[in-house]
Amino acid sequence: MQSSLSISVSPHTSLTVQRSNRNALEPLAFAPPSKPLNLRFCGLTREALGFSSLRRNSDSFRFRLSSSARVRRADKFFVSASLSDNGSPPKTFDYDLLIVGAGVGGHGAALHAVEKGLKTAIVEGDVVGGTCVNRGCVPSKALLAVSGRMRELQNDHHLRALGLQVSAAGYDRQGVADHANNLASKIRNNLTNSMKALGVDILTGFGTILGPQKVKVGSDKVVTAKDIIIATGSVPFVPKGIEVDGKTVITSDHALKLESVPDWIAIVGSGYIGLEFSDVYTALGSEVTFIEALDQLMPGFDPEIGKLAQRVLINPRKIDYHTGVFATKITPAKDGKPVTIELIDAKTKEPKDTLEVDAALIATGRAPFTHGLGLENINVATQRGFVPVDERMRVMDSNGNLVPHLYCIGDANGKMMLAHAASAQGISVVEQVTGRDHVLNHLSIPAACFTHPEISMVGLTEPQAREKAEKEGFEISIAKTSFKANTKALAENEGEGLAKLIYRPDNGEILGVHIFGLHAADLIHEASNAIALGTRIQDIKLAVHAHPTLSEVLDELFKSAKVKAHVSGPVSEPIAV
Ligand SMILES: Cc1cc2nc3c(=O)[nH]c(=O)nc-3n(C[C@H](O)[C@H](O)[C@H](O)COP(=O)(O)OP(=O)(O)OC[C@H]3O[C@@H](n4cnc5c(N)ncnc54)[C@H](O)[C@@H]3O)c2cc1C
Ligand SMILES: NC(=O)c1ccc[n+]([C@@H]2O[C@H](COP(=O)([O-])OP(=O)(O)OC[C@H]3O[C@@H](n4cnc5c(N)ncnc54)[C@H](O)[C@@H]3O)[C@@H](O)[C@H]2O)c1
Repeated sequence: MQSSLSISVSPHTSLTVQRSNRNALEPLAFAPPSKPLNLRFCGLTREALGFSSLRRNSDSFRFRLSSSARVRRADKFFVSASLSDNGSPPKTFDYDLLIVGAGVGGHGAALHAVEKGLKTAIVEGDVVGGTCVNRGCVPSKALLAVSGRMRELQNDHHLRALGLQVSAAGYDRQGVADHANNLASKIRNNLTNSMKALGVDILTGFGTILGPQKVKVGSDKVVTAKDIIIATGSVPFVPKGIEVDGKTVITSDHALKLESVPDWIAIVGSGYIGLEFSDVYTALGSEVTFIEALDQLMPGFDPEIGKLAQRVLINPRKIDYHTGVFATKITPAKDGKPVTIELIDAKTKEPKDTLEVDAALIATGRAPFTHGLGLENINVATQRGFVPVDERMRVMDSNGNLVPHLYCIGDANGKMMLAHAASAQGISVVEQVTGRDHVLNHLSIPAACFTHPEISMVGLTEPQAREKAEKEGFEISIAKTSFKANTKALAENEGEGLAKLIYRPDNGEILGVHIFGLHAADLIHEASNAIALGTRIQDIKLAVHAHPTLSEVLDELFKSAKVKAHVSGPVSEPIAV
């Protein structure tokens, strides 16, 4: 229904829509206040126009205008209103918990919900497993497993040191691609079967939130649930001006299929995806050119670890780079012409260079996938596409109020775009809806980059720790150990590596741990568990590690820290054996 209504705007503060004709918008607009209305102004939602705080009385609506509101005194709007039962919360529910999105976040939440006795359903609009299983962690680690072996087999110096002789190593591109694809299928089946076996209902179709505790699945099925978790994940972010053709200008979605191994590939962005793919491509014979907007490669890592990573993972390989530049325009290869990349200086915005390469991989981050989710039906406005949540993953509406019974986990909330973070957030939400308050400590969540060797980290980087220490008035200390002093690493002829601990010398609190070296991704968990459990260095340094293992790198690290406090944890009674 559409009607022109008179509008008065008191500049910068409020806007009133006055009913000029008693029939206008009847019976929709002046329904009882318990019936929520969907109002649109010339087709736009009030959130999009910057109107908030709807107040209704019998003849008018009143909105508060935010500072960004796009409205002037003389503006005329066609106002349409719709009213449905969608807005009122149902009294009984089909499920205790409904999860929208069956990626790793949704899967983790579903399994924990069933364990807690909740009747659970999960909605998936594409394939179970989401990004991680189908287009992320899983196939990329399959490719990295190949690149690790290729590197080793091609490293004559390393092999000779071990007394090995291997004739020339080669690979079959399709065979490598099949390995990645087969692994993704296998894990996808495992995930699906684990949910089916536990009694999670898998509902196939795109999920749209219709109103409180109510979701439409596909075109017509409506499902109600006491609690709802949004777990809709993310998609590759491609900056404006970059044309992706899926063949010569690609994102990770395409690269993981390994349809070709270009002779020369530019990788735009030197974060996780860029770095991992540089490891794969160079092992398979490509030359790589990094294009990074910030002043250094791998800007997200602790700077000292970043420098070491550059010395080992970049400089000796067939990789060159341009830092401090944006790729503003990328045109795919066509009619025998190569891919062209226009670079501008990131600070001055002046044109800097034009590159011609065989292919370009765009690895400039990920964008939340929240489009079409129906958030406007519950008065939630996304922030750059991300769903706003508090520290308990509870969704907040446009007025900053919590939306009852609605949570968002994983890449869609943008807190930490990692598979295990999504899953941990899901478990945390289930704990809350089953009556146990739980706040996930994101500083205890580890991250790893699966290059050869690997990089891993948990907690703060050194600059972040220094900033916090200055603000809060405490001191920090740094301890380091080298893989060169570790027997197992030397036995493997893999002594290149460093572990770094950032801590408080006054009380032994672990602020951050960063590792570069063989199996760094596995080694980080002793540190992340210690942070999660609040274990202090003076306690953990008494723990015993098997010899000879790589885990002794961390043992040495904790032992080398100089903490002023004495043993602070409970000491268990020795067991008589
Ligand atoms: C190349 C690459 C490598 C990666 N490697 C790692 C790694 O090694 N380790 C790591 O921790 N992380 C890694 N990540 C990141 C990781 O994949 C993500 O953090 C993780 O997948 C996020 O999980 P999620 O459940 O939030 O979302 P997703 O996995 O994206 O799942 C969301 C699901 O929701 C579905 N969906 C979306 N909207 C709707 C809707 N309205 N209705 C129904 N269904 C919907 C989608 O189809 C999808 O299946 C990698 C990412 C990439 C791209
Ligand atoms: N091993 C893992 O855990 C793993 C692996 C892959 C991806 N991921 C996740 O996937 C997400 C996406 O990864 P990613 O590597 O795409 O993002 P990222 O945020 O890690 O890195 C993106 C990089 O691109 C640069 N950049 C952005 N726009 C640019 C432009 N126009 N020109 C040049 N440089 C530009 C940024 O400065 C940044 O260094 C990450 O958040 C990560 O958590 C994790």
